[in-house]
Amino acid sequence: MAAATPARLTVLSGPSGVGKGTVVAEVRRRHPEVWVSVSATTRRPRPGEVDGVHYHFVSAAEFDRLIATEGLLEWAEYAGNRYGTPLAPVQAQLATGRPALLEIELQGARQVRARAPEAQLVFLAPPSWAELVSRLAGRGSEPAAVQERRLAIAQAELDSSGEFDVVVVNDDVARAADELVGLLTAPSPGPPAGGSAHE
Ligand SMILES: Nc1nc2c(ncn2[C@@H]2O[C@H](COP(=O)(O)OP(=O)(O)O)[C@@H](O)[C@H]2O)c(=O)[nH]1
Ligand SMILES: Nc1ncnc2c1ncn2[C@@H]1O[C@H](COP(=O)(O)OP(=O)(O)O)[C@@H](O)[C@H]1O
Repeated sequence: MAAATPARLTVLSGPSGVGKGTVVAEVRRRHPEVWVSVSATTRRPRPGEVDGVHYHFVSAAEFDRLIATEGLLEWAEYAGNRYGTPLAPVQAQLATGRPALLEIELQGARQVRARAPEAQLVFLAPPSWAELVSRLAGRGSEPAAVQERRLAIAQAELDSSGEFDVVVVNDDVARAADELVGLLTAPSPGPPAGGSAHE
């Protein structure tokens, strides 16, 4: 692809309610310099969510336009809404030589793998199924029917963890955040001979 290998792109995935948002927020609290992509979504904002900070909240028509203009690195439909990663900001960040972090679901992680094989895929796993159920319910941000839908998807997502380069167990937020920071800044294992170029 590009002549010089850009800085590392890391994808964090994991089932709804496992604590992705919480762990990423902890990473940013400790390391404000860590760059995290802001996704576009057709989902409605939850109370307290700020447009342009948590997501770019867009209409279905605007999302269609982003797809049509190839403005998204990846996108997926999840539990009845669409979510996608704006491409240009990720390219701009990687061009600075600093890492970029995406927090996205499984179908999107697979698209990133296909499009950018050098990306590092990290799966955030719950300590147990019971703990996942209790975290999702405890967050209280979705009605029971939506929680059920997310848990059904979560089961399939847990089954996919073997596709990821690294599994981080979110037993403790601070510990998981530390592990993620280490992964973001760890040197890429490939390609051969120092990895300065793909040809
Ligand atoms: N493919 C893809 N998934 C995304 C993107 N942004 C967020 N997601 C995922 O969409 C799912 C639902 O997100 P959200 O509605 O915010 O719920 P929450 O993550 O459970 O708080 C989560 O698994 C997110 O990781 C994106 O840009 N692309
Ligand atoms: N390590 C942890 N231990 C206990 N509770 C956690 C932990 N990580 C996250 N939580 C809680 O679990 C719930 C879901 O976390 P959230 O970050 O919203 O998940 P996700 O972004 O993966 O959907 C929240 O109420 C959060 O406070």
